[in-house]
Amino acid sequence: YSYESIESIIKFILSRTSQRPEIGIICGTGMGGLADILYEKESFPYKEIPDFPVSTVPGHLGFLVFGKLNGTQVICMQGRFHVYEGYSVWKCVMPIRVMKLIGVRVLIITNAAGSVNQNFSVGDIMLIKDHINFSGLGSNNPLRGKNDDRWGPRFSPMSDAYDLRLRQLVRTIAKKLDLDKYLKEGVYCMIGGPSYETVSEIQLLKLLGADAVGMSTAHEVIAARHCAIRVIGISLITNSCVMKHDSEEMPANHEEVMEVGNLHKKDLEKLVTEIIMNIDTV
Ligand SMILES: O=P(O)(O)O[C@@H]1C[C@H](O)[C@@H](CO)O1
Ligand code: HPA
Repeated sequence: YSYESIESIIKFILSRTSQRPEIGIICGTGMGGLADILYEKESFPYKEIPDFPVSTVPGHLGFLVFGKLNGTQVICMQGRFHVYEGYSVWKCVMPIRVMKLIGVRVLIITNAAGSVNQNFSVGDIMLIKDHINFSGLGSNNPLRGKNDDRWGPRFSPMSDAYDLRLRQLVRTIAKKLDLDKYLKEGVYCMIGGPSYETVSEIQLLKLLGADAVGMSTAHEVIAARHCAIRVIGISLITNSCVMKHDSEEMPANHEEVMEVGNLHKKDLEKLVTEIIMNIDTV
């Protein structure tokens, strides 16, 4: 997508809504309900937006939702794009550039993830402090190809990707909401999927310093930081990864991931609502 093609998508969308949100949300698997906390909603099915990819994964509805929360305008992706769906990585992140041109300054990226850190429990919320872009360390980076300086620089730093001040805000809010016992902080590792990891792969990721593993987010964060959007990353721990060979533990499965997402969506909704209400203060 050229800058101009994103501009024409923007024209299509903005001629159909008067809302101009500065805060974006990407809903992880089973977390589409986050859009339900908005009022004065205006929803655009992805399939009706010119040149937009469509969601193909259960637990990802496929709507771009505009709405308000306590007077603050928000745009929400109810459904994201994964590389394993067959989309190129640059295509997966195009909605982030759409959000940028709409005026988004802060993006709250959520995902479902398996825990690698054995101190984490299913239902915990992991505030992402850093990521390992396993599939991107080679050349599967969304910024690969000719750089358009209107988005950002050719070489984009990532050492401060997960905004320190926003993380402090999330910690404070979790405490206030009595969610701090579930709040963990750690490193998210993105793998390509769609197969889950072998036991040896999980052991490897643990050695590398990963606390949780999933199939999204890192490419989105790269695209967001490239165009100077500040990022909050939140993983819901939906399953514990099997760490030992010949174990009787239940293997990872998407049904469990969706179910746990659904079970804990209220905690996430409370957290995200409060974050949005306080975001201007940092
Ligand atoms: O979109 P997210 O990262 O929340 O979804 C995770 C990763 C896979 O898409 C799926 C596996 O169950 O859940
Ligand atoms: N591995 C990879 N992706 C995931 C997992 C997992 O265990 N759980 C949810 N998404």
